[in-house]
Amino acid sequence: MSVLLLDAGNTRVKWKKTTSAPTFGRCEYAELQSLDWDSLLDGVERILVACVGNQEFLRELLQQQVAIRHNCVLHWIDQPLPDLSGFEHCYPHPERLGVDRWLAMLGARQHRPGDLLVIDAGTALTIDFLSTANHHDGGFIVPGLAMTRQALWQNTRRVIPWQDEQDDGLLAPGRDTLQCVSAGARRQQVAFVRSIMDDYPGHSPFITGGDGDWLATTLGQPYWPELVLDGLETLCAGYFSRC
Ligand SMILES: Nc1ncnc2c1ncn2[C@@H]1O[C@H](COP(=O)(O)OP(=O)(O)OP(=O)(O)O)[C@@H](O)[C@H]1O
Ligand SMILES: CC(C)(CO)[C@@H](O)C(=O)NCCC(=O)O
Ligand SMILES: [K+]
Repeated sequence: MSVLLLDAGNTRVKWKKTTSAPTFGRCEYAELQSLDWDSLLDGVERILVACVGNQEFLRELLQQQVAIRHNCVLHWIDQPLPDLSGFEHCYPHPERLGVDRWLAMLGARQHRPGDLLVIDAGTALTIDFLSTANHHDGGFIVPGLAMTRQALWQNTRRVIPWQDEQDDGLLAPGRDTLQCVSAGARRQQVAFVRSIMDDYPGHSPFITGGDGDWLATTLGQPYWPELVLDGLETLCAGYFSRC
């Protein structure tokens, strides 16, 4: 049996098809319609979607695909399970915790025991603390890289993404508006994550997300490209048995 796992974030959709040779992909929401669904769903008996956005469009599209196929079931989760055995929530309202944060913690746990710092550099940058005993010990949410820049473009009159300026992708002080904003946003992200790593040296960092590759390289850490999908895969057996 093969399963199609989808991680529907606020910016993009990522997927993994679990076969003996798993395949991965990612796209913008606007590109979903033109995907080759026939080959993507070939041999797939279950589709499992974790969604943090209000992605009615994706849901409708998948429901249409499932309706025209026999033996293919759609499972949609938009909040953490409150009572997954072996995981202890700290939110008084666990359903308010982003399902991507929860899954990234489950995914990281697959790779390593001990105290973990799960860092997802996506649309937002989130950091979550997972104890050795799988207790969620809280976390942080701050704007991601693109959103940080966007806040400046939108809320000031003269901070403008001039078309004739170029971002060098570095951390040095900027010499035009675009570089000042871009390098500033990068430094803010790096300094934020580093300060937490410094305060919790016993926690192993796991960095994932669209900006995670850059962040991990800058911090000299490994990059884990698919922690949310790893978490979905972990969940599969236990979750499906409840359906
Ligand atoms: N091709 C791309 N399209 C969009 N964002 C990109 C791209 N490449 C890198 N990024 C970066 O990835 C970040 C978005 O992360 P990601 O792709 O993980 O989105 P997401 O899964 O929607 O995020 P989240 O799960 O937090 O909602 C943006 O801040 C952006 O800077
Ligand atoms: C913080 C984001 C946007 C990160 O993708 C997501 O996990 C989310 O919408 N969370 C809900 C709020 C919370 O986690 O407390
Ligand atoms: K502006």
